[in-house]
Amino acid sequence: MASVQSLTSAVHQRLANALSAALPESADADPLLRRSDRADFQANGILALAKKAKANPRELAAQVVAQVTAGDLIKDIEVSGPGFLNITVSDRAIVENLAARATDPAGRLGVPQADAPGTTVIDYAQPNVAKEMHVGHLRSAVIGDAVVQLLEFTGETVVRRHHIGDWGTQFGMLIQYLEEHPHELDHKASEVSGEEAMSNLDRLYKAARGLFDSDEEFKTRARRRVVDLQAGDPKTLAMWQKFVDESKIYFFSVFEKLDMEIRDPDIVGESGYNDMLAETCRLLEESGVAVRSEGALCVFFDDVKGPDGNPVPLIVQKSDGGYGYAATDLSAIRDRVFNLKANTLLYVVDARQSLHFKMVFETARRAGWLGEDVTAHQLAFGTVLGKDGKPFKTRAGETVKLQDLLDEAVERATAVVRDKAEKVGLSEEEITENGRYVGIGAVKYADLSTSAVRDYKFDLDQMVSLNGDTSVYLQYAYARVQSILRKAGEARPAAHPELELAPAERELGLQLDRFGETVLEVAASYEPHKLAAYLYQLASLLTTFYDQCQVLSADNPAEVVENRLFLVDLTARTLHQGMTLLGIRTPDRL
Ligand SMILES: NC(=[NH2+])NCCC[C@H](N)C(=O)O
Repeated sequence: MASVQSLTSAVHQRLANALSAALPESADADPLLRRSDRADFQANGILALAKKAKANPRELAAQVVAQVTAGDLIKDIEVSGPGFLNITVSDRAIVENLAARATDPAGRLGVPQADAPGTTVIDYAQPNVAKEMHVGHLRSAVIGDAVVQLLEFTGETVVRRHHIGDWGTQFGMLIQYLEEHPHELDHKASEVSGEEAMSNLDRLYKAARGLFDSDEEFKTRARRRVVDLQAGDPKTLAMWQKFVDESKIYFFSVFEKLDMEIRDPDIVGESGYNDMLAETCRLLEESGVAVRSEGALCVFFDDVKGPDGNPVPLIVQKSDGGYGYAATDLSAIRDRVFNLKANTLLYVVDARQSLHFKMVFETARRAGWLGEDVTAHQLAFGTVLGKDGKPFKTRAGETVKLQDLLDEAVERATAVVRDKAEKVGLSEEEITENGRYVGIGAVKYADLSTSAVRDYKFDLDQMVSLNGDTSVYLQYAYARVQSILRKAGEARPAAHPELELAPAERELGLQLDRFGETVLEVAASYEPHKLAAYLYQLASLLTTFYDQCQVLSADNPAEVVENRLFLVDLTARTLHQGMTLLGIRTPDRL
């Protein structure tokens, strides 16, 4: 195993052993080790244990101290206050630990895999066919992609599902219009750009809608078309496929702009479950989970009521026999659990759909499809707000086009990059590339650095700011290390555990030591914002380190230069790995 035991965990183990030696009757007691301002760590567990054992806490603490074998790991341990322990680890232990991370043969910086990895099916990045993507789709894609990277990094088997909205009665109108205007969408996928594809769809949608609302005969033909579609009429299906294909051209262009890999086979839209819908309903009805109510097949919940106090059911099948969103999601659960063999189902979907998922999951539980060994969670996210704190709209009150938004972010970022480009000696090509990485990184980081459930303000000025909790701050921290490494000439990074560390070096080292635990924690709790917070703190400690410690000073002995290069290099590698998990690039020169 290439994983490296963290100092926290090593100290914890030492203390737990000392504690059980001092107090054999509570052999598996937790010393409650925490980070501390006064020392590296503080153990808070003794007070409660002493109380339980009717012992004097300070005396018990002193006994624990006596049991801690002084050695390479712990430099200092002392009793403080009513019975806390302050613990300082040795400089040697810090550097040796970091050296083990740096030389991890698996290239994972010593980050362990999860204890019991399983299979997770994650539903994210799910726009709708023939419709413009909006900022909500952006959030799902960005958060989902980070969770995918994190889970895969910890050894989980991840199956991605893009549950696009590709079915429904609106297609009757679109298909009928296409039937009557056969030359529309008559091109190869390679002949149109994403933007052209979207504008084609938009034009068709508006034209079809216009006819549908004004022309009764067209309306009738469109309704008949829905029946043909549902019956699987091959010609109708072929026309429906054209809309799906045209939409995919557009989706892929947005995902590419987002610098995100979305794979075609992972796109299994609502239509992908059509064959399962009848069976899903039959199973629910036969087991009594769903009941007929006024012709519709419904599932009722004690705690879901409308404003009038009447129960609001989940409708699995409408009274006219049609299936809706819920039937599709319930079928998708069966597919994911029984065919894909998932242990965990994740849904990265807007918080406004929380009631839907609550009812769908509860229905699946009642049906026995979900249970102790298969669980489902919605990673609900909040709304994207404009600078004014209201839901994000253009000045004219329209929804903002995702493409325009991303283009603007890249434009702003390119200006920021260009400002410094001359000093760094960047070519025009590098400016363009970095502008993309900084702009897209800014958008992703702004989304990922606040807890997903919270609404956040989309503020481009703030997002590309060089100071503060932004991706570009982290990207500059990374690039600065690369520039130092280039300037170092002959001197190469090398760990020197025999050296005494300055306070800023220790702080940086201890933060690097926490990387593995942070990644595991963040992956287990699906909270990428905690990884962003970790990385921001790491970059801030790097800044403090530069202020207090010269790296390439001629006054430094060679070992000090090497050891400091080692520290900044490992910091950069950790930043790179962390940013990669968030889907953000770290250019070498910026
Ligand atoms: N399994 C699901 N229902 N996933 C979410 C789909 C999101 C839906 N297409 C929308 O745009 O709102």
